[in-house]
Amino acid sequence: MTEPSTPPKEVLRPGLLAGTTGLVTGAGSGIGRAVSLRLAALGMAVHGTGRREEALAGTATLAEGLAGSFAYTPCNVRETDAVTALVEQVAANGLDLLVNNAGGQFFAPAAEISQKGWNTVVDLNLNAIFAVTRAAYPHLKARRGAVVSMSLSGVDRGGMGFAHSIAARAGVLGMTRSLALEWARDGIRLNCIGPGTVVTEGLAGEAAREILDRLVAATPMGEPTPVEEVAELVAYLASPAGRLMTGQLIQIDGAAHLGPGLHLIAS
Ligand SMILES: CCCCCCC/C=C/C(=O)SCCNC(=O)CCNC(=O)[C@H](O)C(C)(C)COP(=O)(O)OP(=O)(O)OC[C@H]1O[C@@H](n2cnc3c(N)ncnc32)[C@H](O)[C@@H]1OP(=O)(O)O
Ligand SMILES: NC(=O)C1=CN([C@@H]2O[C@H](COP(=O)(O)OP(=O)(O)OC[C@H]3O[C@@H](n4cnc5c(N)ncnc54)[C@H](OP(=O)(O)O)[C@@H]3O)[C@@H](O)[C@H]2O)C=CC1
Repeated sequence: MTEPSTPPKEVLRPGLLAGTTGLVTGAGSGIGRAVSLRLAALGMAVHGTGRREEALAGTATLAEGLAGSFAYTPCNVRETDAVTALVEQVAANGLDLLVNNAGGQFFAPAAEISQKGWNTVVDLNLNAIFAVTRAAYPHLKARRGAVVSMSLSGVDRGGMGFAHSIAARAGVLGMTRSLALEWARDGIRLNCIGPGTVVTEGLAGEAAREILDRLVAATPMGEPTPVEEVAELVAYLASPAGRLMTGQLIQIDGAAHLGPGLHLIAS
């Protein structure tokens, strides 16, 4: 079954995030789009980024009429100077939330990953996250804000065919826990979310569909993670209810991290 068993529920109260500002990377599609729309629906002024302007414009169209707002600036997060300048621009009037969502990888056994392929995935999924988070630090400190970084279910146990991505995201988890300590007295909270299989355009195409079906079948609860449920969790972490949540990896995956996990792609 690749569809959720029940419609996703919105449980947070309207207006919860009114008066707050957030930056979401990878906001033009999939999880990043759903997160941006939910945050804006709860009243946040959201700024999104990603490389494709038309994808970001699509999110902006969907955000029309929501309680908050969605503005965007195209940017490649792997270009450190450009993305650092973007953080400065977006945060000029305050920043309450940073969502490090842009990411991705290709599936390949480690012996087939070139050095450039490794570096590309580590740049996208680790180095860019450090650059953006460091640039956001003074602004988050001023507002006692939060950082949520999108990770992977099972990141703490490894995954065949994902050595580059797991290494990068395990690095992000280590960074998250270290900064949760360093920045605790600044009131900044940092957490990682580990979604299970999420049906997004990143998993589109016939070959991906076959992998998707096998991943879902191997998920103990037998269903994928809806983007809306990831978005609700991000909003919770951004809200006062998440006040003491920091340094966590929260896996929203139907127990996928306890099942066969990513390994089965390699079999
Ligand atoms: C039970 C648990 C369930 C959890 C499920 C988790 C599943 C996760 C799903 C997702 O994350 S989907 C959402 C994200 N979307 C994607 O992952 C797709 C996006 N991927 C990419 O854009 C690329 O893979 C990229 C490498 C991250 C970036 O591509 P870019 O265009 O910037 O680089 P390239 O110039 O194309 O390549 C750079 C380098 O990498 C080598 N390479 C690329 N693909 C492969 C491959 N399939 N196999 C081996 N090597 C590859 C490429 O050859 C280049 O290196 P050189 O050849 O020049 O040495
Ligand atoms: N789908 C899944 O099953 C799972 C996904 N994840 C993770 O969740 C996150 C979102 O994935 P998902 O929504 O599924 O996938 P998508 O491919 O739909 O989203 C990835 C987003 O990242 C953006 N992005 C990629 N590279 C860059 C870059 N260099 N600079 C700026 N933006 C970039 C893309 O925008 P653009 O192309 O316009 O740059 C895109 O909007 C990723 O980190 C993914 O690995 C984690 C677990 C499971």
